[in-house]
This record gives sequence, structure tokens and C-alpha cells, in this order.
Amino acid sequence: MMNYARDRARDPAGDPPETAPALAVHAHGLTVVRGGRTVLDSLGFDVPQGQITGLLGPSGCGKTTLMRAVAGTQAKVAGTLDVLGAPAGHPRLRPRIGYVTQAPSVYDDLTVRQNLDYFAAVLQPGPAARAERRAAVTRAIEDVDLTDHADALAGHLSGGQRSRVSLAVALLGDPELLVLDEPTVGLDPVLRRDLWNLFHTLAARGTTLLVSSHVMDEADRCHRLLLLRDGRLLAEGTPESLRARTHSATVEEAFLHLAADPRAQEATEAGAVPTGAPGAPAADAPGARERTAVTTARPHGAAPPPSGPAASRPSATGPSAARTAATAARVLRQLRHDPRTIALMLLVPCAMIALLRYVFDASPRTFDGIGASLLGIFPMITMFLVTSIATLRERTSGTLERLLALPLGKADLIGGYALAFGLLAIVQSALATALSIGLLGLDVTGSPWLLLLVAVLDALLGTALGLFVSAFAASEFQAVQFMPAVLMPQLLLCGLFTARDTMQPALKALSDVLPMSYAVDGMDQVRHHADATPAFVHDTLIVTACALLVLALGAATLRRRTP
Ligand SMILES: Nc1ncnc2c1ncn2[C@@H]1O[C@H](COP(=O)(O)OP(=O)(O)OP(=O)(O)O)[C@@H](O)[C@H]1O
Repeated sequence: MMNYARDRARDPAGDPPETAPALAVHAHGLTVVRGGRTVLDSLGFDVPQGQITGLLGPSGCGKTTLMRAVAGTQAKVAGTLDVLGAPAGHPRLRPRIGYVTQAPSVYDDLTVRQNLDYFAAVLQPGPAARAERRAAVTRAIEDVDLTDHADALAGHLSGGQRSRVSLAVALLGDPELLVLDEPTVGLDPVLRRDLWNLFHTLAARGTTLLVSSHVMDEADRCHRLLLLRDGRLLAEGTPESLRARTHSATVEEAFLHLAADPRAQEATEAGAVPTGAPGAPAADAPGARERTAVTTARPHGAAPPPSGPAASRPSATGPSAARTAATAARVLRQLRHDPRTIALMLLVPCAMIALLRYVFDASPRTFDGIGASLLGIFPMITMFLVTSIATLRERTSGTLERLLALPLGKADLIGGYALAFGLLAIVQSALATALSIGLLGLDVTGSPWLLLLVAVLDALLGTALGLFVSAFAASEFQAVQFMPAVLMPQLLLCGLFTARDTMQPALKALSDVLPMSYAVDGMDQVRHHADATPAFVHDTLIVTACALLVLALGAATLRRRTP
């Protein structure tokens, strides 16, 4: 059974409050175009605060698109869409909305608790909030009845259990508005009933819920309904009013009646809830007054100050060291559950450098030249691959959409990845450098620490390139294809195979703008000079600047709203 320890006095299945509530969402002329098609067509509706509004309609009618528009993750939204008194997608709304996507957007390679710990750290970063976070995580796990599975990997749970982890994430921080996209799909009847009871408990506490479903028998569990078909609003109102208006016994019948009779739709097509309709705020009701204030008193694009519980929640979305550190810790925690990947990342460069040494057994001087350069190139290649696939997985699993709907700065996310993989790169490069110099007899005049410095910078560059390139890949297959496209030209032109001075002018010019050329040059400087030469400093500065530039480009390519 779900935990109802925080339930208030009202009957979970009871009626909404008698006085008309204020509005959590107000839409007018809402239109969304996806892939050149109008998917939502001039919708007008209201969602009252503290109630459960069901968004019902057949598959493909636009429910997910509407949910994403309300959550602020949908691009190309036209018309008016005010959410909690601010335009949808306003940064101040991010900590105030809990959004559950249709597929469970959680990390399969983290436990239930680790998933929640991370999202809680995004919502409430910093060591000062640790105790509060821990309590919120425990409470959310209890709410979705997963206490017995708190330490299980999310990937080892059933589909319904993973959906509940996703819901628990959305419950963190007591959001004022919960946007739930088909939260009960695939659940057994007992769990479905328990979840609906939880939704009513949340509504009784004052939370607004917008819940989509294509199962019409869930309609009677909602206080109000929005019936959608082919991107147009068929009708809105309480289940009773819709049944009464269409003389139907069930909401499903009412839906079919409305779908077949265009005249029956006309009453609600023009825009907001008609005054006097069941569930609509009366003209002089508090909700109606607030709606006027929301839609007329605020300059376009400006958000009013948050009120209620949200006022105490963090709203900053600027760079935050605590959120960057939490992201890096989460990425490393994911890797900890994947020891084979860690072993491959650390051992493959060592194995390759050892192989190279014995390939050039007869010519140790050639090994010195190529080996030193490859000490930087191996980490760049592995970090590029691992980062591009890890970020792409974040994109395809839906966790990226969820994260970007939260108060997490893009720089925090990119910085967290760079920090985690940068730390791994240090270990990887240190192992390969120690092996090369200590056991394989690599002869360098300069300090091995300088060699390590260039290797780590190369790895950081590989991480940055991987993050950047993943924005252009639609699948892991494509990400892997990008590897030769991005790295091979650099490898061929970096001076490892032919001295850069002897290249054709066009190739030399191309080589001059590729960062790997400077990485190889920097390694060469360490090989031949005891101290850091001006050329070495110049080379390392260029590699560092390129890594930072590509990281910034990676952050710039992240879009909070997707098409
Ligand atoms: N990226 C896209 N580009 C173009 N059209 C899209 C895109 N995503 C969805 N659509 C179209 O938009 C329409 C609405 O899709 P949406 O996912 O919102 O429907 P839905 O009601 O949530 O469906 P379901 O209940 O099956 O999840 C569909 O006709 C779909 O084909």
C-alpha cells in the first residue's frame, strides 16, 4: 500500500473544494507545430489549482505535446500558456513543477535511492540541505511504496516499479504542479488504485495535478477533464457535467458523442472555461479574479514572485558548483556500477602502449617519438567515445529532458560530465605514463608530470568533443561513426606520421587549426627539453582553450525545449 502518513483530513476520493479555486494553468489559442504539422490547434482551457485535471484522448491526439508545453520542454509553442502565473518554460517555474514523462526517465544504472539523491541535489544543492534532502528522498520513496526496493538498481525493477521511481523523482521538493504523462500505464489494478489515491492525497494537500491517460475509465477519478482529439479540444468540465451535457452514461460515451457531433463542441472551443459551467470559476470568484490578474497585470515574459511553498524553494538556475559536483558524483556512481567499462578505460591504453613498445622493439627511438604522442592521443579517443555515448544515453533515456526542466544550469551539467571524466582521465593517463616510463623505458628529457599534464588536457579535449558531438547524433551508432570523422583527420595531420613543416600548404593550414597538432607538439617539447619551454606553454594553452571552447559550444547546443 502507498504511504499516507502525511494525508490531511479530506477523503482521498472526495469532491474538490466548494469555492472555485485559482488557476494553475491558463491556455488561450495554444498552438504547437511539430515537424511542420500542427499538432495542437488553438487550444483554450484552464486547470484549477489543487485539483486533478485529466487530459484524455486517443493515442496520437497530442497529450504528450500538451504536457511538454506545460512543463516548458516543448519548442514552437504559440499563443498564451500561463503556468502558475508565469509563461510556460519560465526559469522560475522549474523548481515548482514536477514532470513525469511517459517513459520512466531515471538512471537504470543507479539504485532507486541514488536516483532520488541526485535529483534532490539538483533541486536543493549544497551540504547545508543534506538532512532535508535525505528526508525528502525517504518520503518520496515511501509515497510510491518502494521502500523495500530503495537499494535496488532501477534497471533491475519491473516497468511499473520504474514508473514509480520516475514519479518519486517528480514528488521531490513538493512541487505545486505535477504534470504526469500516462502515469498508470502498465500498472496492475491494485497499484493503479493506490496511485490514484496518492494523487487525491496530493491534491488535498494543495498540489495541482495534470494527468494524461488514454484509458477513459480513469476519467471518473479526476475532478475535471480536458477531452482532446486530433490536437483540438473536444470539451472540458467535470465528468458529471460532460456526461449530463451529452446524456451519456460514461465519459467514454460522452467522448464518442462529442467526437461525432461538432455542434456539441462549439460551446467550449473558443477558449477558457465558460462562466457558470460546472467546475468553472464564477466571474466574481477568487479564481476568476486571479486569472484576470495573471493574464493582464503582468508585463510579457515577466514572472510574478512565487507564493506558497515555492517561495522557500531555490529558484536559481545560474552556474552552481554544488550542482556541478552532484552531477560529477552521479556520473562516477553510474560508472561504479559498471566495473567492466572502468577496467577497459584504464587498461586498454596501457595494453596499446605496451603493444606499441614491442612493435618497435628493434627501434626504441621510434617508440620514444610515437609513444609519447600516443600517451595523449589514447585518452582523447577513449574519453571522446565514452562521453559521447554517455550523453547520448542521457538524451535517449529522457533524463536529459527531465534535467533541463529542473533548475540545473547547462554549464552545471556539462561541467559535471567534464569533471567526472576528467578525473577518470587523470587516472588513465597516470597509469599509461607510469607504465611507459617505468616499465617500457620511454625516454623523455622533460618531467613525466608535464607529459601527464598534456595527456590530461588531451583527455579533457576528448571529453569536450564527445559532449559537443553527441548533440548531433541521433543514436549510439551515429555517435560511434563520428569518432573517425572527428578524430582521424586530426590524427593524420598532427605531425605523428609526417612532419607538419613538410606538408602541403593547405594541409599545413588545416593542421594549424586542429588542437591535436598542438597536443603532439607539446609532447614533443617535453621529450626534447628538460624544462617547460615557451613553445610548450603555448601548446598547452591552445589545447586548454580549445577544450574550454568546445565545452562552451557543447553547453550552447543543449536545448531546454525540443521539437
Ligand atoms: N518529433 C515529432 N515530429 C513531428 N511530429 C511529431 C513528433 N512527435 C510527435 N509527433 C506527432 O504529434 C502528434 C501528437 O503526438 P503526442 O505524442 O503528443 O500524442 P499522444 O496523444 O501523447 O499519443 P500517445 O497517447 O500515443 O502517447 C502525433 O500525431 C505524432 O505523430
